[in-house]
Amino acid sequence: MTLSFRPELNSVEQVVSSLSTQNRPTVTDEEMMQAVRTLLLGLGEDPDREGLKDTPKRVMKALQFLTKGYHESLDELLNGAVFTEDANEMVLVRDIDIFSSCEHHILPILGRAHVAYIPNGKVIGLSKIARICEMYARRLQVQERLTLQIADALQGLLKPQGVAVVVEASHMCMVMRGVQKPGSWTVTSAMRGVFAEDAKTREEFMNLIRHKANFH
Ligand SMILES: Nc1nc2c(ncn2[C@@H]2O[C@H](COP(=O)(O)OP(=O)(O)OP(=O)(O)O)[C@@H](O)[C@H]2O)c(=O)[nH]1
Ligand SMILES: [Zn+2]
Repeated sequence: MTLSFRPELNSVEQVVSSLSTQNRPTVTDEEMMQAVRTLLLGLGEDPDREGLKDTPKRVMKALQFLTKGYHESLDELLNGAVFTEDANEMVLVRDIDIFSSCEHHILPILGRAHVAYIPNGKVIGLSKIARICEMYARRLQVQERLTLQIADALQGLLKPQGVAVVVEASHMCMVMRGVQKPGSWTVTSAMRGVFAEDAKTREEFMNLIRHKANFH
């Protein structure tokens, strides 16, 4: 029998939103571990040898951790940390580590995100910006969607004057296999509001993410 994931869900957004805590897929841990065991057999390995005995469980746990963002929500991670503040200058959190997984190969996407916004009466707890990146990164992703989701989340939560997100990342599916280009990295951006409309504001952001911090 082929287990399929809810065929009525036909867009990525529908699938992802269906994976909320109330709506977990009905595949058991046992079935997931069996699938990893089958993979090991297919690779010509002996899943019963000592070193591999617990590997199906470890792989399942690792994958569950790497995709835990499906079961998190903006509401929970925010914990109310949006404050009324009369600030209207750019806020930038730079160099946020990204550990994501590509949806094509389930291999790591490693990089960092730079996230800025210009408030419009509301500010967000700084750590929450990194938590938003983390929630979307801990899913099966393409870098473009990850970038847009971070920008749209901030836009929706704060209705700021603008949001800018740049993600720079290296894809292990392009490094360790396939085209095998270890030095390559991909830059994606999403600009909203004044960052999209005003070249000077966008330029200020780009300059701020380029210079090296001198306390490192
Ligand atoms: N746009 C985009 N593409 C991605 C991302 N991660 C992986 N890919 C690409 O997805 C594509 C999948 O192409 P396929 O030809 O179906 O898969 P493949 O045979 O494994 O491709 P190769 O990697 O070229 O060997 C590849 O070009 C990957 O580089 C991402 O975040 N964004
Ligand atoms: Zn890939």
